[in-house]
Amino acid sequence: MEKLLKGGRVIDPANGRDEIADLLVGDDGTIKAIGANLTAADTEVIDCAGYVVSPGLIDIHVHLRVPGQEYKEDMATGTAAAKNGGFTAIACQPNTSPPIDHSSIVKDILAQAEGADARVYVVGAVSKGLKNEELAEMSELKDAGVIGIGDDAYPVYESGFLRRAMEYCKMLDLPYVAHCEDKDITTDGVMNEGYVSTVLGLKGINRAAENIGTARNIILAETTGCHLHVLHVSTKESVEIVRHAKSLGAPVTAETCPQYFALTDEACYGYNTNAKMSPSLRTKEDQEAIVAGLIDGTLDLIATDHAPHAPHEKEQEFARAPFGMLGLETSLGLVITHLVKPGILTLSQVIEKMSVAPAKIFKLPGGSLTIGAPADITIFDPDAEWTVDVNAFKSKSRNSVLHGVTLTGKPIATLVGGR
Ligand SMILES: NC(=O)N[C@@H](CC(=O)O)C(=O)O
Ligand SMILES: [Zn+2]
Ligand SMILES: [Zn+2]
Repeated sequence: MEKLLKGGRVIDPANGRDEIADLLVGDDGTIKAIGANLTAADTEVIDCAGYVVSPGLIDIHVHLRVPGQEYKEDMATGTAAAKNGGFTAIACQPNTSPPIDHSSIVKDILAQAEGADARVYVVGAVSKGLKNEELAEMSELKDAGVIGIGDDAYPVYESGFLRRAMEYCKMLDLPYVAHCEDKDITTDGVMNEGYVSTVLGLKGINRAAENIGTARNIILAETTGCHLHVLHVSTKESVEIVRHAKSLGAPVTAETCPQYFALTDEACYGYNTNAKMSPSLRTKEDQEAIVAGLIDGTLDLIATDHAPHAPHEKEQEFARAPFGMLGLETSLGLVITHLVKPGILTLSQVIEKMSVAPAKIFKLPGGSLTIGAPADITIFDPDAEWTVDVNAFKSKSRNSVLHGVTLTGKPIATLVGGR
């Protein structure tokens, strides 16, 4: 049956549209028409008055934990969390168990994803076992369907190795998706090095770890001509390094995540392990720089770095707990609360950062409401206030510092291929 999305605010930055309109989804799951007072026989009518109708949100940084860590998240719960957060597509990162270092694993994930609540794309691992000793068979990974090659959570240390990896990526026309961190600076630090780490008596990670990683990786992107995508930018210096590199024409794109403009390292007070993540939550000055980077386009997109961990892992002393926080089900609310409500970004700019840019940068379908395109659509209420309840999450895990926090902006529904 056709679906008629009635009377919503249709915002489609890719086609320059922002107006109250109806949107008709055809039987074949594509967008059939957008306009005023559309009617159709035998149609399911969905009242969208007061809601935004947007191209489906795309999150290119998700830890789906498939394969091997399904006690944290699995295909069903991860894509259900995506849907509940307003995402119609996600890309999963390769630090699974085993890592996504072989075409057979890519094929298995894509097979599992058939019929799931969201489209799933895969980022392949740069090296066998993510040990960064032997390159993975990137060409085979590409044939199996990966959208990029990366090293999330296990940043390549040897610059010569990374240079070779980037040369292959360049040849294969795949972006290199980098966790930028010099682990020789990090050592066994557990949070941002600064006032709060001193008060808490926790071992700090100096911001130089991220900044060196960002600068080094950009230099190698310039050297090889490989497209570098910088994951989870969290420091003011990294924003500045990316900005400078872009001004010189370097082949670099960059993302940040809502936690880096919505939270600071003060969230670690009380030894709250849900505030332990990599990179670390930083300071107010960093938050301001991240926001400035989003405004001027230095930061192309917003991803979540959804990193589920089981309660028994997070309920340990701070130094022992794993790094990572959930993101899929709070992302849109954080973005609207912290960027749209204060007038920093318009809804159209948000859709640009959460749908248009990820589609464009990773050459994915979606990112627009073009007639004839698959109906991947997110419907959300930009004004609804709601209180985060981690027990209501569709994710299998509960590790969010946002429990009990009131947010503005709530996903209502997603359509994936009209379904
Ligand atoms: N972000 C995190 O703190 N953790 C991620 C790894 C990563 O993104 O580096 C994870 O896989 O748990
Ligand atoms: Zn990372
Ligand atoms: Zn990550």
